[in-house]
Amino acid sequence: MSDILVVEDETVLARSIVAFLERRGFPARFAVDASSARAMFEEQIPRMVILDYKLNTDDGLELLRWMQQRDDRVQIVMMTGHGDVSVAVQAMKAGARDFLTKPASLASIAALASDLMLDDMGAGLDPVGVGRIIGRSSAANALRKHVKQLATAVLSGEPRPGVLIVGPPGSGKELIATALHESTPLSGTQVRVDCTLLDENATASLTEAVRAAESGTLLLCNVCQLERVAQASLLRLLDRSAAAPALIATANAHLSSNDFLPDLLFRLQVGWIDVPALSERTADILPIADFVARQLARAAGQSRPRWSSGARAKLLEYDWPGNVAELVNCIQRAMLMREADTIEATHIRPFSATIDPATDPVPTLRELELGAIRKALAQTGGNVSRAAEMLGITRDTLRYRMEKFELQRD
Ligand SMILES: Nc1ncnc2c1ncn2[C@@H]1O[C@H](COP(=O)(O)OP(=O)(O)OP(=O)(O)O)[C@@H](O)[C@H]1O
Repeated sequence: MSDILVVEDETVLARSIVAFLERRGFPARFAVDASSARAMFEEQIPRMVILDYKLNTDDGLELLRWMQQRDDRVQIVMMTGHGDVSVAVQAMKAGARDFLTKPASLASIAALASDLMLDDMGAGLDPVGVGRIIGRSSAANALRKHVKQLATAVLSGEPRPGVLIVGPPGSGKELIATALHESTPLSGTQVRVDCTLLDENATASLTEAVRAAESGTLLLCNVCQLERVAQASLLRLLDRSAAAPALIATANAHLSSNDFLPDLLFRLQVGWIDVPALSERTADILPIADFVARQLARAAGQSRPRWSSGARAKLLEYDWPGNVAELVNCIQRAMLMREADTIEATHIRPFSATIDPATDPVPTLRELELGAIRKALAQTGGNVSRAAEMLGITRDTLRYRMEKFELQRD
């Protein structure tokens, strides 16, 4: 097995993908239709195939199934139309390893190629700066770009204005705040304050935090919860500090001038980042899931986990109302549930679809018995003898129980 096969009917695009991959050290070839792709595949089995879903008159999914049958070790990446999640799901079910949405940037194709081809356990598992923002969606690319710009243009300016990061719960706001801090040239550290936890000693807590964050960044999580008195204290502390930290704040919604002192609001909202929900960046689901699973495997001294095609499809089909936090939690559970190296579809149980054994109501014995009798009668079309046989009791016992529960034969 060797190299990458690109199957793309637009010759110019195919050529530029191949040239780009080769410049990054991945030998690559291309085919512009299914029959030449089949011939090239037979001639030399590639390690990876980048396959366009729409190939003139040929069907990309059919070609994918054909390749999978020939050799299921080949890592196939399907290129689908923008927002076409159902095709991505079908491709996963047919055995694709991942997908890219068109138009895919050459950089994202190369990033995917290195993820899949460089299988070396542990590589890239401790990212810093914008590398922390895992994902191949255009939203993830835009976030990384925006973070880099704000880190130099805004946060490190003088006097130091702030950046507000807004997004739904669990979408990665705090992770982005850390990436932002690490991307600045500031010499100080990042100090985190959770505004929901500030009590009557808020001023003392803020005094300590501002001092510790001097020449660095002060991260105010859930800034909407910052009381007016604490806001005034914070402004005073910043004004008096010789090397005031830059402010980064996170919130689930944009700030209202009714709740904030204008001076703090202006200071905070110089730069801002909107973090989309995970359901709006489906292309990030598999890379984040794989990253988290690999990190957990490394911590437990295990080998790199594999994903069944059913598990990948299930991850893509779910809409993740709890965003990345819910995805991370689901992967942690999947890693505990799996028996071998592979994560199967049955191990993917998002929190909202999971029954908590601690609170799951226990049925009474009467409910269980009644349910079993009803089921047996339904499956036998009301035939008491056969239902009794199914239940492992005599016909007379079943009759007696049916009377007790006032059940009719049909
Ligand atoms: N792009 C990403 N790549 C990898 N991991 C991510 C990404 N985004 C978020 N995470 C992980 O998801 C989890 C939740 O992220 P984070 O705490 O930053 O979300 P949040 O929006 O600040 O949540 P909350 O609103 O509850 O404070 C963390 O474990 C974080 O490491």
